[in-house]
Amino acid sequence: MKCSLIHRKIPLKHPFKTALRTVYSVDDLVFKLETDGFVGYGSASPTVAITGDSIEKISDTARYKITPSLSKGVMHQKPSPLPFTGCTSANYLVETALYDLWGKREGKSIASLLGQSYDHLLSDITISMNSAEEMVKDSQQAIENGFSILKIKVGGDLEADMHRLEAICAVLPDTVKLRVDANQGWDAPTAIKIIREYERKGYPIDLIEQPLPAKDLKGMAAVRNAVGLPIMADESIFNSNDVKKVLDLGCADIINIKLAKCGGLTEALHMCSLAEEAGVSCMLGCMMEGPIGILAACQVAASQPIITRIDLDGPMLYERLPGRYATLFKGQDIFIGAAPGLGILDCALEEIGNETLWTVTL
Ligand SMILES: C[C@H](N)C(=O)N[C@@H](CCC(=O)O)C(=O)O
Ligand SMILES: [Mg+2]
Repeated sequence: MKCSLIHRKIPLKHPFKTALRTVYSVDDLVFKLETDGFVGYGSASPTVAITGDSIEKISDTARYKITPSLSKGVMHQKPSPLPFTGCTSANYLVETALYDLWGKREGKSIASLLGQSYDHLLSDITISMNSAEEMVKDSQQAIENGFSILKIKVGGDLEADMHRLEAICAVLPDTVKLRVDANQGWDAPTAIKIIREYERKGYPIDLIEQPLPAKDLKGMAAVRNAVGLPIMADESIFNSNDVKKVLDLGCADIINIKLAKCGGLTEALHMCSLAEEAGVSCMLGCMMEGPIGILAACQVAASQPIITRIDLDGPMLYERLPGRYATLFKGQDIFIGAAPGLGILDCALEEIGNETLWTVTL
């Protein structure tokens, strides 16, 4: 069995800007696991501002804490949970490759092995946090490109965020709705003022995402009680323990699940079952990350009826999607492919500059 970690950079059409960080190009770490004549792939990206995971941390954790625990029989079974490492991105990176191998051995897509519910997903697209004028231009472009759900990044000061929404809503056709993501940028009094004002103006807002700092659960509950729009928890929920805490405290109406936050598909599926029990719907989201991880997220989303919202717009934000996949990304539409595993036809590792960080033979 041979494991390698490859680093490549995927250029973006425009810098991706939130209240937390700006990304100029995606650092894509690709894990390649070769065994029994099959190759499984996984990927993850550094998101230090969100998960604390840097390239070095992901690489070292995968190499020294996870890879040595892999057994030669990895592709003969449904992946079981990997050891806790304190680096969710590394767990996600390796676990995705194990699922890809499992699907390849079974000759089925991961979604179909998990019990497929959807073969089509409808993603929103992110409008980065910029001046109101720039955001209007980007929103118009997205609408021209056929998107009907815009994820508007805010989280600046009250006046600027009011102005952003006012300017965008002035040009919105009736058919378009908004998801507003503050990425932890407000405090409770500011969030309540802004959200109430958005409500008073009757903007077509589907939800407000992570208004407050991740740890301010009391504040999140206070905001949720004070406003009518649904509140979605993103950075406040990494894993199933957080799902229980956030729901018990009444902090959110919707949960944004991301494989990079929770450590991979197994934990994401567990979170979905908890949400289902609690009657709370979920979004399947992504980081600014490479296509392999987003394919894994598509497979989870396609198998879980409790996932009713999709934020898997990474491939739409790249300058060009590297590789060929059975799952097709066509504007806001994602058509889930039926090919085995993740459905990677060619992940084009050679196509753009890349560097092998390490190779280990077990
Ligand atoms: C890319 C996706 N639309 C998104 O906005 N994801 C995150 C931020 C990802 C990042 O900073 O890499 C989110 O906050 O929802
Ligand atoms: Mg978010």
